[in-house]
Amino acid sequence: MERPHNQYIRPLLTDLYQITMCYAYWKNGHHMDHAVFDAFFRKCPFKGEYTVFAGLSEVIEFLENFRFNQEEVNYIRTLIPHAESEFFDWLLSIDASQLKVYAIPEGTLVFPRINLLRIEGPLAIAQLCETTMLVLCNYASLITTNAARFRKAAGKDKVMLEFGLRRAQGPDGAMTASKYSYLGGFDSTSNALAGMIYGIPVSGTHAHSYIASYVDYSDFRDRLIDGQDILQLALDYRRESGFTTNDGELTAFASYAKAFPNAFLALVDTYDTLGSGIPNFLCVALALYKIGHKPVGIRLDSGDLAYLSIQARAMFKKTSEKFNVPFEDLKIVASNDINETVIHSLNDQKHQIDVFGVGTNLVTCQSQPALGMVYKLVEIREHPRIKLSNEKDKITIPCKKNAFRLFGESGEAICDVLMMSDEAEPQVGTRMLVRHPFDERKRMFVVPSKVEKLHKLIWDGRLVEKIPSLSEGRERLQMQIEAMRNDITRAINPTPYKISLSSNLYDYLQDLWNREVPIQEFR
Ligand SMILES: Nc1ncnc2c1ncn2[C@@H]1O[C@H](COP(=O)(O)OP(=O)(O)OP(=O)(O)O)[C@@H](O)[C@H]1O
Ligand SMILES: O=P(O)(O)OC[C@H]1O[C@H](OP(=O)(O)OP(=O)(O)O)[C@H](O)[C@@H]1O
Ligand SMILES: O=C(O)c1cccnc1
Ligand SMILES: [Mg+2]
Repeated sequence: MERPHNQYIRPLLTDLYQITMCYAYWKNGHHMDHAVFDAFFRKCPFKGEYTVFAGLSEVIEFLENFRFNQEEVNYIRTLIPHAESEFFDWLLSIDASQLKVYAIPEGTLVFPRINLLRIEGPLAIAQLCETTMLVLCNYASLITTNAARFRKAAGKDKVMLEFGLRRAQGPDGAMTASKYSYLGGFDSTSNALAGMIYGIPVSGTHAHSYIASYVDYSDFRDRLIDGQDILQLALDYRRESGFTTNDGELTAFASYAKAFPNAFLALVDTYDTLGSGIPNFLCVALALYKIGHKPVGIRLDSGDLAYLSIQARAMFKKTSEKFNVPFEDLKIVASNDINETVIHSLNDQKHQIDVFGVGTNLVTCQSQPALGMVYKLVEIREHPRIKLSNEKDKITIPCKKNAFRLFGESGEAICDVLMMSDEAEPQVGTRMLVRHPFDERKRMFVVPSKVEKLHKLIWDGRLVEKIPSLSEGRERLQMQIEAMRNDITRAINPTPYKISLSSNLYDYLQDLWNREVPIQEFR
């Protein structure tokens, strides 16, 4: 599928300070100096110990379209009117053809401090990528991680529907949410535009307004499905079963069944879920089945979802037995403010839900609305750079680095290790010393049974690597989550995954730290 072009993905989608720094680099003759930047985050979201990297397809779109047009340059001129006019000529001339980008594939489980992107090239151009690349990867990775957590909570046999469009953070947030919820493991979206543009499955049910739009039987005139009166048949079943239900609701269900005889799924909580909605659904379902179509199921959208799903399943079973129809496995969809904790709680209550519809808490990432991915200079003119901080977590790891995932005999990942780019790569079967980045007492020997190089050169002035499709990334992610130790991926108090440095990089970091921090003198 051709990649869609989002009109916002362009170099002017940046903070002013990137442009002012760019001018200062240019003014001082440093704009073409060779620089290396890393994009990484410091803490996993949702009190978790894993994150899923995403946003790469937009990063590529950004690089492919990295050019300022005349209108944009004219506008920038109004922001820094004192700048020399040759600077604006230079801005008009630049593109991403001198950049190299190394990236971890989209849909990979990633951990704090591992550089997800390594950007190399002229200082001013690589600097100009900071904000745009971060905005493209931060929310995409956050929502993918959130979706993966919802999927893990529900279990792989459940169907997960993303319903977030109406509650998302603007149209752009909604499109990103739909796309990356799918990468994270959702099965479909209700967002029709996302379906068309990203080629992801679209599905849905109906709303309360449809039910409320039918007042009584007279609102449903042409009642025949395959020549049989669906409403009359449903009324016959209602009489036989002794139900007293809402007439408008029964009529609405019957009319919906006429429109979708092979996809009849009813929203049952408009008036009284157990007293009217489910009985009405069963009457129309029996009528439809008699005509020759298999009904699909119900949606619960309020109340105690565990209790109601268990009751609904029991009513399906009873109807199956009484009328000798295969209704036991009809689908139960649940929605209404579902979050990860609610899913875990529903699991504890042995719910009977087959399908979760999740909107607000998925797309707004309610329990943590931002991922703190950052973009830091790690090398300039071949000099490694460090950014120090009182908080150890905020210290950047210098040098142009490669990252490797080391696996043990059991097939599980042991740790990720960052190494200087000119070091020999870890070898299968060869013992290597790895160190905690900042705690000198924490070190270990690893003899890897498998070594995975995490970065790929994806951009070398142009796209040089085939980027996996969303579905490929989605499958790969689920395989990785299954293969990862459960103590790392569990929801409550997970264990941190080990991130380490090669011995050489560790020593270099300490050395640079000592060199860069002046020793204070006290008298
Ligand atoms: N059995 C359950 N265990 C834990 N949480 C549940 C259970 N059933 C529903 N929930 C959650 O409890 C919350 C119920 O919210 P609320 O009380 O606003 O809904 P409601 O009154 O049933 O529905 P509405 O206000 O939409 O008519 C939702 O977040 C829902 O997902
Ligand atoms: O609850 P969410 O996870 O966001 O899922 C999407 C919600 O959107 C719809 O509600 P609607 O907008 O019709 O309002 P409602 O809450 O009154 O049903 C739907 O019925 C769900 O309840
Ligand atoms: O299709 C649905 O049931 C749906 C779609 C969007 C929001 N809530 C529900
Ligand atoms: Mg609701």
